[in-house]
Amino acid sequence: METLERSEAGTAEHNAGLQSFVMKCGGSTLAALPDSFFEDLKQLQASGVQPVIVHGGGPAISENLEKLGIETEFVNGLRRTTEAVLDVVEMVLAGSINKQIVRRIQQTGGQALGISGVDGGLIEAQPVENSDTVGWVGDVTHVRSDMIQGITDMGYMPVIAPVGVDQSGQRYNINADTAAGAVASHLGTDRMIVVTDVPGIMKELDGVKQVLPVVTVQQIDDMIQSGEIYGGMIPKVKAAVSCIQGDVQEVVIVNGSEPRVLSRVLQGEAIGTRIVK
Ligand SMILES: Nc1ncnc2c1ncn2[C@@H]1O[C@H](COP(=O)(O)OP(=O)(O)O)[C@@H](O)[C@H]1O
Ligand SMILES: CC(=O)N[C@@H](CCC(=O)OP(=O)(O)O)C(=O)O
Repeated sequence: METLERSEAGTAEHNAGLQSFVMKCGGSTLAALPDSFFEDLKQLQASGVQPVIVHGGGPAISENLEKLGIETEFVNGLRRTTEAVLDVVEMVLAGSINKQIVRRIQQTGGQALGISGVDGGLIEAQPVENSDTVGWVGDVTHVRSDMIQGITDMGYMPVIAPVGVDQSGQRYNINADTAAGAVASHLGTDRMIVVTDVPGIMKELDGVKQVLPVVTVQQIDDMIQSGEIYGGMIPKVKAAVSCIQGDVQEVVIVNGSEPRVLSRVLQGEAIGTRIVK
């Protein structure tokens, strides 16, 4: 344990001089991401930026469960996960989706290495509080940031599937927004970029739905209470709030089909919604 803590302290120092960011890519948008999105990612990597990717894949999991005749349902945004569901979650996230992203990055000439949270004990998890209801769903207790740094040091972008593991070897299904937030917090990156299928957090103002350029934690709480933030946006804002309470300075929610969206966020352009301290 002492060795691990020492090596992780080294990681934080190592990160200090380099621009890195965690990007969460949602299943809602993965198939629709244009080649230019991956081209942008490759150019960032070539310019010395270190992207760390955590991906979802909710729609593909549901599709595969349906094909297999396994029923599925969500409880407060979390998939009820039985042993049979867990098999499909791991197959889809750590298998097809993870490799699809790695291939797309490699097609542009970028360097990517796919890994799930189980490999090397990268994402350590424990049962969520309401595991009686949702089954094998996990909360993150630790992330091996030294492993992520090792992969980036070798010149690869880590592409992480949100499956966690505990000390006994039990696997857990982890919401991808939650996993990405935990990775950003443990790495101590300045920024997390959440790529999804909407242009940011929307609110109806004067009868017109508009993207909010900046939101505070208080506004988020109010919008959840009023029902203006619902469904898949809830785990995103919750992960964002938990990140910015630590070292992460801002979380930006953007639409993946906007041209060069990642570079534009990194250059400080006002695009999407910024969640700030
Ligand atoms: N206030 C809001 N602004 C924008 N989208 C919202 C809001 N509240 C809920 N949503 C929903 O959140 C969805 C994004 O979450 P989700 O479908 O889980 O995406 P992903 O697969 O990228 O994680 C949007 O498509 C939209 O339906
Ligand atoms: C516990 C839980 O709900 N896990 C999610 C993991 C995938 C995910 O979060 O994917 P998106 O980012 O595309 O929504 C699930 O089973 O769908």
